[in-house]
Amino acid sequence: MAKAEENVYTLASLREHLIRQEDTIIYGLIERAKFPSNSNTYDDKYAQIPGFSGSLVEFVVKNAEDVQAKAGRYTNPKEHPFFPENLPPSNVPSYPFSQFLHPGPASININKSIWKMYFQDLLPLLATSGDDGNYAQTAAADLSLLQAISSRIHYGKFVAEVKFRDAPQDYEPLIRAKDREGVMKLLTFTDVEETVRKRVEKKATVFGQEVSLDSDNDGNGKRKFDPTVASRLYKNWMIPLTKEIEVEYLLRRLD
Ligand SMILES: O=C(O)C(=O)C[C@]1(C(=O)O)C=C[C@@H](O)C=C1
Repeated sequence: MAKAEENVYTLASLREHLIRQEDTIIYGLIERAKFPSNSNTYDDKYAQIPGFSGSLVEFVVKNAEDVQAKAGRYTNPKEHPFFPENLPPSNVPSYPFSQFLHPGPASININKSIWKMYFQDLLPLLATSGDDGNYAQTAAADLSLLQAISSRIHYGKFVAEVKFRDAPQDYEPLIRAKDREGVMKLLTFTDVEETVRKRVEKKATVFGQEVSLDSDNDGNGKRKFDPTVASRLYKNWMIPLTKEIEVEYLLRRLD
């Protein structure tokens, strides 16, 4: 099983997976945009949960990760917790996930940067100002979207490993020379990035439109969210952070 999975990792198959993840992320954006900003969700002073200090969103994410860790989520090398500190072990039988990644850089986790980007940069673009009291639902929408974004960005490790295996002779001298810029240049495909950005904006426009049985009205109604938020997310953060993961991974690929 593990072996068969390993055999299907090619740059083309990983890119197909990245394309499918776009759907999850765009739906996640739509789901979060359903709620207004609901700032109490993020206010450390609001929740006042006995035995817990922090915001409601932290409470929801930490507790969800705690349950999901026990249910085995983080035994999969594609999954990365936002709060890895003090997570309980899995309580379920282990599955032989493919050990495709190089052991050292396999542990890279940039969720702290993703968390910061999400709350400082993305959320103000996505959520309209207002308060409808649905703080728990808002935090649940944040959790799914954060997990989808994190999964896509950390997928960069698999992309980097495939790129390395396809051309070790090109990567090895740059890695040995710790040439960060050289590695970045070698792994970059500007035409692919351009295609990703354009497709994401198109998908966001299509998925975000109201659908009616009168086909003349499709696309003319109000939108569920601003589709340029999705393309800006990809251009400004998703692609740059995926590339950051790829560079960090490759620089430690020979350790
Ligand atoms: O498709 C790749 O080669 C990737 O590494 C993914 C990705 C992206 O984030 O979409 C990142 C870097 C490349 O320049 C192109 C696209």
